[in-house]
Amino acid sequence: MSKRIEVNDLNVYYSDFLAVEGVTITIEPRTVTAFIGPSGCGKSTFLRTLNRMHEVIPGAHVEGEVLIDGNNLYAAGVDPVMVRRQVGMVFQRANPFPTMSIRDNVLAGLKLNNRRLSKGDGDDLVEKGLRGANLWNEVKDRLNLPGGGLSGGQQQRLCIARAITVSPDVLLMDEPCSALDPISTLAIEDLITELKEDYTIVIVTHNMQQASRVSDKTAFFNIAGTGKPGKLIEYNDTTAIFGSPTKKETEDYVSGRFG
Ligand SMILES: Nc1ncnc2c1ncn2[C@@H]1O[C@H](COP(=O)(O)OP(=O)(O)OP(=O)(O)O)[C@@H](O)[C@H]1O
Repeated sequence: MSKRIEVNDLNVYYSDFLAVEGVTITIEPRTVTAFIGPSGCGKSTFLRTLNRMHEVIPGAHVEGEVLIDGNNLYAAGVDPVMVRRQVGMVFQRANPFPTMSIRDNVLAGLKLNNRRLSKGDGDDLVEKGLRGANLWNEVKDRLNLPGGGLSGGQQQRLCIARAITVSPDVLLMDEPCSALDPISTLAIEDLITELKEDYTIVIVTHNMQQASRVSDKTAFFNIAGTGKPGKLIEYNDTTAIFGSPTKKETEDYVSGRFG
């Protein structure tokens, strides 16, 4: 399941615009890594290169390598759809299919992958996914009601259930709590800590307390000015990034002296 991500000298473009330059980073299995940095430094852009979502935008492309357990996602002949199965993604705004039942939402990723399921297998997967996302007890009596009827925090956990039901190796999360209240945020943070037993997790967050609560490693990205590419400035244990960063830029950012 959980796999190592190794990125070598990655440049990320939107057409001619170099948005992120020269990222080299290794992310170990069964860890949570937080990406932090000011708005526009390319955290989300870089995150989306880890499952080939970036290239969905016309003109968007990369140079360099992203290896998952040694296999380059960008090698010739690799199917991006298979990559996205292996590397799941949870977005800032929960995006369940609102009129689809809770049950079918959990299975939606599998069905997109053309898996045919018996009713019994489907029931087992739904329970497993919802338990994995800490949502089972809250929804087990209303599995056939629409996903859109859940609270924001429940919808986000439903999206996590959908993401883990396809058995990915890596889970990418782009500000998964930014639309949530503090209680729902803590529920997701607890869940992230549990999920790291099974997955390699990368989370983009603007909330530095959240980064220090949930992550083992933190990567600080920065940008020298408008129109310049974002760069990875420092990557280390989260305690070191927040307690004793080696670069002044990092220290200024984590201590709030940025800008
Ligand atoms: N679809 C796009 N087309 C062209 N440029 C884009 C696109 N999306 C993002 N960019 C540019 O790429 C750069 C990095 O943006 P990105 O959203 O990755 O930064 P971020 O660090 O995640 O920011 P935030 O914290 O505000 O979400 C910015 O200059 C942004 O304007």
